[in-house]
Amino acid sequence: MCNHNNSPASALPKNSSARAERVVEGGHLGPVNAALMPRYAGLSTFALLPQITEVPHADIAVVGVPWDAGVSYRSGARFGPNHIRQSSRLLRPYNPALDTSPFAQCQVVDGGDLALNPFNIHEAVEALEDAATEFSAQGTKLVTLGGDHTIALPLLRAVAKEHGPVALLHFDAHLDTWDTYQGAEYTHGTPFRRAFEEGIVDTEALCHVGTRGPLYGVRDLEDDRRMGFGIHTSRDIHRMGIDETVARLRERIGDRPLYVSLDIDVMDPAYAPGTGTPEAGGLSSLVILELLRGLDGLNLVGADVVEVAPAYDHAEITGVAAAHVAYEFTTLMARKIGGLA
Ligand SMILES: N=C(N)NCCCC(=O)O
Ligand SMILES: [Zn+2]
Ligand SMILES: [Zn+2]
Repeated sequence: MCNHNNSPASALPKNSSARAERVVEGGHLGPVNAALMPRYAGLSTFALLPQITEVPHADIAVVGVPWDAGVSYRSGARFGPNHIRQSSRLLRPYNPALDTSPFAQCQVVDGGDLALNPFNIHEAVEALEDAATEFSAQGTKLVTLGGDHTIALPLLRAVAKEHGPVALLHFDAHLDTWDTYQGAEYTHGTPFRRAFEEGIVDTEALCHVGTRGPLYGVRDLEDDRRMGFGIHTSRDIHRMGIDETVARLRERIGDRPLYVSLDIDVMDPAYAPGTGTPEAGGLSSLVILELLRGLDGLNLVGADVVEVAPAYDHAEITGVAAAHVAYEFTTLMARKIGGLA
């Protein structure tokens, strides 16, 4: 016989989701309490957080964009959001690296998926811009789980509507400032050229982090420089170290509104095999997480982690890495909202 009082995990149909006993800290509804409920049970939400419909207001929403119609090589990032959610069940509510309980500082939720048309890229890009704009109108900051890198463009458009041209830190193996692929302007290799052309990024404060691998030609770098991007390549960071890299990034960004876009392929394929365009010679998950923590106190207005393609993943290696990236993003935002940074 099971004792219902002491067994919150029991499968009572009566109130199964109501029995998902949640951590409540700082007056905010937090994740399912893994000390009381098996964390592998139930619906996958990011970090076992409540869904947006369970709270009156969300300060930060982690939203999925299951869409990958913009890829130039392996597809499958449309399955990224749910893979990251499933891989995020082990995240705990206190982040010792920044001495913060992000979900206690403000209301963080899983905002569900923004389902976009896979057959019409222009329509999808517009719909995402509209959806992201609605969140910002409600005072909700987004941490977006991709999806391929195309989605960074409409997300940037939405933050620029609120803040004007934003500083951009772009963590990626790739520049993603190419012009077109097969004549297409909206692809995962072109979002930041479009953003530059549209004037929605602050050309005084643009930087790629972790780039590497062969290019089409030296012109790629010349074009990129002309758009105002600085570059800390994977090799630079390996030689320079984390602290010096962080210092240079912070100097470039200052107190500008900052958007961080992180393509999971910035990590070496050993740390993130589940992605569509892998490049050897990348940074470890530790180095990337440390660089992100180094952004503490900056004015982070939006962030994404993109290009997780679970069909190429193993043992949730990539999913776990992406979940931790998103967790650091929520921590950075929550510290700012909660007045800790
Ligand atoms: N993974 C991203 N975002 N971009 C890769 C584009 C590489 C290429 O096909 O040239
Ligand atoms: Zn990339
Ligand atoms: Zn990319």
